[in-house]
Amino acid sequence: MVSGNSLPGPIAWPFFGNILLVSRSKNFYQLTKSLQEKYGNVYRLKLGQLTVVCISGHKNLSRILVEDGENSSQRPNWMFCSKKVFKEKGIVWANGHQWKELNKLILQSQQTATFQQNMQQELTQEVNELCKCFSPDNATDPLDCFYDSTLNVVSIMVFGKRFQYNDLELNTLRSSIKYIFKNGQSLGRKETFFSWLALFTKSQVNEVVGEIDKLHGFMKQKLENHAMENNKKLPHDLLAAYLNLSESERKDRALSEENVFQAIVDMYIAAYDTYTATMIMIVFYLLKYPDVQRKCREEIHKVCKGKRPVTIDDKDKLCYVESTIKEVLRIAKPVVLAIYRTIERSITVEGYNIPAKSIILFDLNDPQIDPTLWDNPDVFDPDRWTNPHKNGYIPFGLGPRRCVGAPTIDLTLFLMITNILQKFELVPEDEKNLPMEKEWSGIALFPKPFKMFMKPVDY
Ligand code: HEM
Repeated sequence: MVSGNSLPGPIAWPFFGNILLVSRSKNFYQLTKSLQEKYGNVYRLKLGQLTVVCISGHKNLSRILVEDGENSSQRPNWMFCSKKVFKEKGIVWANGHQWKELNKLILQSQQTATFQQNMQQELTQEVNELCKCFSPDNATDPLDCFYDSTLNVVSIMVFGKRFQYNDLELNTLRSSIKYIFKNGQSLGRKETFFSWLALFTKSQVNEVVGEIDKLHGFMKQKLENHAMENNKKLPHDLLAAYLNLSESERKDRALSEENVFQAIVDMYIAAYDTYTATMIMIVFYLLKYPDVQRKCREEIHKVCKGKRPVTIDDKDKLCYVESTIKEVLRIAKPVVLAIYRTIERSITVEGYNIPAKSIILFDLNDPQIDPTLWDNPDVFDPDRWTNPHKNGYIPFGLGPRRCVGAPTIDLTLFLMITNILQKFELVPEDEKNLPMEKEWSGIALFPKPFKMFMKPVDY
């Protein structure tokens, strides 16, 4: 058996390790793919003081993330941002009891019928407002509007309401989340790799912490407003579900206000690029494949007769739209890497020993394009979903630490895309300029910038 120290990987230079290799590559995910080709499904990257183990392969992922899920569901919460920026609060960097309780609360809050009804009602409004950002005559870059829309999707989940795009509260939220997103990510901060740098960057870090504190104040206000309005019988968002907990449940430190507020900040951060990239990617494929777009719209018009908005009850009837969304999530891989994980006990993968406490990066995309699991995996083909696929489709991750927003995202993507397509034809500004190459944002893959028109359709 080969031990963790002797994992294969690119030559690591003294002091820097592979930092230069990583910082020179424009697309980190592409780099991990080329390293996988060279070194196999298990290799290491040395990033300054940090060693990251990269693992790919459907069988490896199933075994480690599902069969050994308890062991591999930990986050390395000693990393710089977890300790100094997020101060071990919230869900993303939590482990053990704190993670379990927050995960349960967030998942349960999405399971009520009132949550779904409210989501549907607010999203109908959201789609109407989003479509006003576009015009039939002037081509618009969808990116900024879609980022705002993502903030609203999370706002509906946590506060039960969307914001108007010019609302001052949305402005606060937008600027703080953007700032934290840019300056509070482990991979983006050099202190993650060279801890001594923290001696020189204290004031920058304090600014990020200040933005987080500002958001906690915002959440506190929202919670107080909710406590006055809350109808206990019909909780339709996360804050209402929190208020509905018994007093003894809320005395548990895992569910302290600070932890819940930070979990909400985590949800905004976790959704910011992932949800926006997914929406943009679906729109991009609908522009690239106008026949698919047309077939989706025909199905919607057939089921809803073009008159009433598409609702949750139509989900089972709009199979082609559902298949199209799934196929984009499979092939276009907006979110390809899991958030850093660690393991409590050492594991053996393909003959290599990975010691306990290693920092591990799992490649979630590999199984989605694995030729042993999919026929012609590189072909965009919504029709492949007429036969259900169980294995290999993991856009939200795998095992206990799977995306906690997944149950709702499925629904929101469906409601947003169908209600847009029902009323508008999406037309690219330049159909010849829709390249398939993707851009790496640091978290997700986006299509290259494009502009589009939305032309009203008559039923
Ligand atoms: C289509 C959009 C999205 C995709 C593709 C996506 C995907 C993912 C993935 C792959 C992970 C990492 C899981 C792991 O470590 O294995 C994750 C984690 C997470 N996602 Fe999402 N996500 C999306 C949207 C959202 C939204 C809208 C929310 C807001 C509720 C959200 C909240 C989270 C949180 C809080 C985590 C961390 C969970 C934990 O540590 O237990 N995500 N997501």
